[in-house]
Amino acid sequence: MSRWCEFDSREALDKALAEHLAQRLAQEIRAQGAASLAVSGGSTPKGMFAQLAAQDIPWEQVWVTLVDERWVAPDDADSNERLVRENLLVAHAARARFVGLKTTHAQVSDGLAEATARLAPLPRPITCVVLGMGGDGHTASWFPQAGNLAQLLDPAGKDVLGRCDPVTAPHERITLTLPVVLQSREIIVHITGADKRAVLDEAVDKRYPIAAVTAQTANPATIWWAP
Ligand SMILES: O=C1O[C@H](COP(=O)(O)O)[C@@H](O)[C@H](O)[C@H]1O
Repeated sequence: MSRWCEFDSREALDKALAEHLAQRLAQEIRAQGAASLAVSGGSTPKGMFAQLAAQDIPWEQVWVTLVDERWVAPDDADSNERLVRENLLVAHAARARFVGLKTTHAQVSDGLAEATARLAPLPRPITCVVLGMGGDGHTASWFPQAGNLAQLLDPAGKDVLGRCDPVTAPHERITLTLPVVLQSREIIVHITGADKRAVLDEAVDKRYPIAAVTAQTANPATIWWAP
């Protein structure tokens, strides 16, 4: 089951999580010569990204990618790549190697092979995967209403990436699959607010996709939370 790391404020959470990630990445670089980090988009990680970008570690040895991406142009306001470029890949972290998931293909299904090939040089298992969660219990781009949810969440699946039509949210998505997340060295769920805590508390009963991570015991996740 998951372990909780709770903080009094979002600022304290952002700082502590950024310091933790920097330590883990630096430790992996010392041990393996390189490290990898998969981050989520949305609104939650912005403050943490600023704190992480200010950490002085050997970023040249760090590969950064996305847990999921909305199928919009990389300069679109809804692009997770844009969020990461503007908030994480700055200051010290500007030296990191970034792998975006959006290709020039019109549809995700046509871009999956290219995006998967882009990820090939990333050190695997991924050193740290930082997941977010929506109020509907989705994490990564594993949306409750997606027609192919079982395929994305198949622990024995062989695909690194999959497509998702969220149905209840805009934009077609590309997303890491559950096995890739579960194979990572460390899984972090980064959420804020009482509402999201309540969603997580009932995730198993309501069969929300986040439960595929928080209820499994093979590679227990840590939930980093502040009100
Ligand atoms: O659409 C997405 O939403 C989730 C949650 O975002 P938030 O705004 O509630 O923090 C995010 O984890 C995911 O990466 C993103 O594509």
